Amino acid sequence: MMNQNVIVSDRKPILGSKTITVSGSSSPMFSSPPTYFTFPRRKFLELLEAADKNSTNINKNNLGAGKIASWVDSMRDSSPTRIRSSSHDSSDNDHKTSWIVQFPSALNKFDEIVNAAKGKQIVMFLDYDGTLSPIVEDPDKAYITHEMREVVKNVALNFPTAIVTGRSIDKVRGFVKLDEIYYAGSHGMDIEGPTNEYAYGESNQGVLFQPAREFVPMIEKLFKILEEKTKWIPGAMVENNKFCLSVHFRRVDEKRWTALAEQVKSVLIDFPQLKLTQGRKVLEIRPTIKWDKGQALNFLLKSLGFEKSEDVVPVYIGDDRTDEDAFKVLRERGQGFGILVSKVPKETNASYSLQDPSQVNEFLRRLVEWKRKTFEEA
Ligand SMILES: O=P(O)(O)OC[C@H]1O[C@H](O[C@H]2O[C@H](CO)[C@@H](O)[C@H](O)[C@H]2O)[C@H](O)[C@@H](O)[C@@H]1O
Repeated sequence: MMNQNVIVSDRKPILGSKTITVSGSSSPMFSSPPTYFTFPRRKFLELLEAADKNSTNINKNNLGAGKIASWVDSMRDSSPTRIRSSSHDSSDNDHKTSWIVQFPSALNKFDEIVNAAKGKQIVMFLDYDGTLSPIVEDPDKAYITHEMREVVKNVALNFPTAIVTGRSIDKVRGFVKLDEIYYAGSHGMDIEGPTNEYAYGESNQGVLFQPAREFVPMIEKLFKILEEKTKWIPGAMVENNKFCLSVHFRRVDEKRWTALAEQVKSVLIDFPQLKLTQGRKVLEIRPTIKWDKGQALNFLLKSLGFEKSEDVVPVYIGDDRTDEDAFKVLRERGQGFGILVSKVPKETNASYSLQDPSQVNEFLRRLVEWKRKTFEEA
């Protein structure tokens, strides 16, 4: 396989994989190296003021200095942004119906999806929270069911499979407990291949790419500051995802959201190399490098030898705003399918929808079954 740009890691390589010490910015795989931006403080504040409702980035999201109220409004929205029917729209039911016509159930359109994949290589990309595990109050208890683990394992034995998540790899691996898959943790900023038995080629084993490695000390520093600054807010929780942080407010009384937002904002002002995005009842802080789940998807396809191939069908299933970056990449590639997991109409770049993790399970089960039948018929 083609991945020669192994990036230095402080994690122990898996099963005999080779790690070469190079810096993220000297990766031979990318013509333009991963970059980050430093802004003068004044410029940063201007950016915080800039309004762009459609962006997930606080720097452009009308959520900045003096805009705490709109920041809190945005915290109320689920993720991706819900489409609300206005008084000029037809009823909620009509609205839902037209949404589901536009983004039909991947179960109802299963044949359409697998027909497009005939004779081609499916590569599976799976988000974790809200996709493989249901959303729960306590992020430390977002367990995957035994059935889901089994089906993901079967998928991975049939197709190259990656879990792409905002969590740290260590945390998500602790939940998933599978060796057969690729992991892209920290919103794709930490990519690791399976053990050699399952890797598609020797160079796809172990740590493959960590474009934000230089940010780790900064993230650790901010983690401690934020823990201290938010500890008086009942229910607030800061999660260290290694290359990024999550500030959870699912268990914070809504009356205290403004206070939490103010704390986070006041701290972030001193970290212009970090940006704030938003997920499901969570504020996510990450480096301002041009790297996201979409880039991770491209990276993995390239590593697997499918960069330019017409014969690949990437399928990405996710529920969150951060998954939209991957859906967008699929649209740009004109390849594969994005599947949004949502019970309610949301703005999305996906092509299909599934309602919840149990439907994801059903979809994956049918995919494995389809592969088995196709194999038997061949
Ligand atoms: O990319 P993902 O795998 O979807 O990870 C995104 C965030 O997921 C986790 O938080 C979300 O799930 C929690 C458990 O269900 C829930 O309590 C929280 O409200 C959700 O935002 C995870 O804890 C975060 O670190 C991830 O960034």
